[in-house]
Amino acid sequence: MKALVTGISGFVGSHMAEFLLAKGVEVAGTIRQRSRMEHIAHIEQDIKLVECELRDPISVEQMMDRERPDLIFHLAAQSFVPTSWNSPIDTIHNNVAGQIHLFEAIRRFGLSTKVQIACSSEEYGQVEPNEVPIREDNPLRPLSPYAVSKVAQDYLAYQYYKSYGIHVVRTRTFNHTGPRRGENFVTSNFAKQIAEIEKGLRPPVIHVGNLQAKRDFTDVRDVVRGYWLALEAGTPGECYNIATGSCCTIEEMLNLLLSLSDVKVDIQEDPLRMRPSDVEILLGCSAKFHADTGWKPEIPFRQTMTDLLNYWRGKV
Ligand SMILES: C[C@H]1O[C@H](OP(=O)(O)OP(=O)(O)OC[C@H]2O[C@@H](n3cnc4c(=O)[nH]c(N)nc43)[C@H](O)[C@@H]2O)[C@@H](O)[C@@H](O)C1=O
Repeated sequence: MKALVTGISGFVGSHMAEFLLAKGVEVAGTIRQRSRMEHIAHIEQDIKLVECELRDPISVEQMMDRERPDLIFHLAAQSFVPTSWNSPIDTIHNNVAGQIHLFEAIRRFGLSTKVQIACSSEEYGQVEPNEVPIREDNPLRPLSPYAVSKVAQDYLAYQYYKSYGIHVVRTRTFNHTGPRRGENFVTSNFAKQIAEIEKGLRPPVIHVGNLQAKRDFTDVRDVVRGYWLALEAGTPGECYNIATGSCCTIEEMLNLLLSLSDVKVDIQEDPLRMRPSDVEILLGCSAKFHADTGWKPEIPFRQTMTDLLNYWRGKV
């Protein structure tokens, strides 16, 4: 069994590769020339790295002709919401074109590859108070170009399943974090600031954005197990929420991180960290995914945040 992980050098990609290796699966992964390799340096000997620009149909076609994987975990994406406001077309192009090129290559070579598509809770966007916990049949009201790009990925996957019978499973993952999370994302950003304050590398002031947003955080290691189960037991064409079913405000998440440290800090709001429109609450119901695959989260949030803080303590 051979799996291809797009974006293997990224946060989720690196955890996905570790999970697959532990299962004894042959792992290949796409990287770009400018990809940073630090997250996969420890497994580089065990995986096959393939240089591939997903925006380029020729590059994707050549790669797929050579690799012909049984499974694809399509994780490569521009995934930071604020970046999508700065360069909307870049996010749309990157996230949508790459996926179309993969699907077209599967069609061209007549492959029976099973494909997991990393969709997002951001697709739900504006959620009304009576709509939580959010189920898969909730209306999609995306609030950022990133969210729109994920809606497009989601529906393109559905369409390629319906039109051509490609085995796709769409996972709508709610926020996820853990070691190696990029420092722009809120959990990592705050953990890194705390680790730097602990080492005296910065004054004891934590810079924050909107602390009132509510998010449902799953550990990345639970998420990649979910992606595997999605292809093992998920129904082709379906979409599934991956979430814990409980949420906290960003302020509560910050307080949890601070409770894991001895530092005393001031909190300072940074206007640059505010968004043109922020999704107020993302709290997911993953009953459908549990019913079809047996998945449920195993790692408690406190453990995830402890591991994340320790990750940054080891880096700064
Ligand atoms: C499911 C979804 O999950 C992620 O998207 P995100 O929710 O935008 O993630 P984030 O960590 O950037 O923000 C979470 C919340 O935290 C608030 N917030 C407060 N203060 C800061 C702050 O200082 N930095 C950041 N980044 N956010 C802050 C911010 O306004 C927002 O309400 C991606 O994986 C995405 O790819 C994805 O699909």
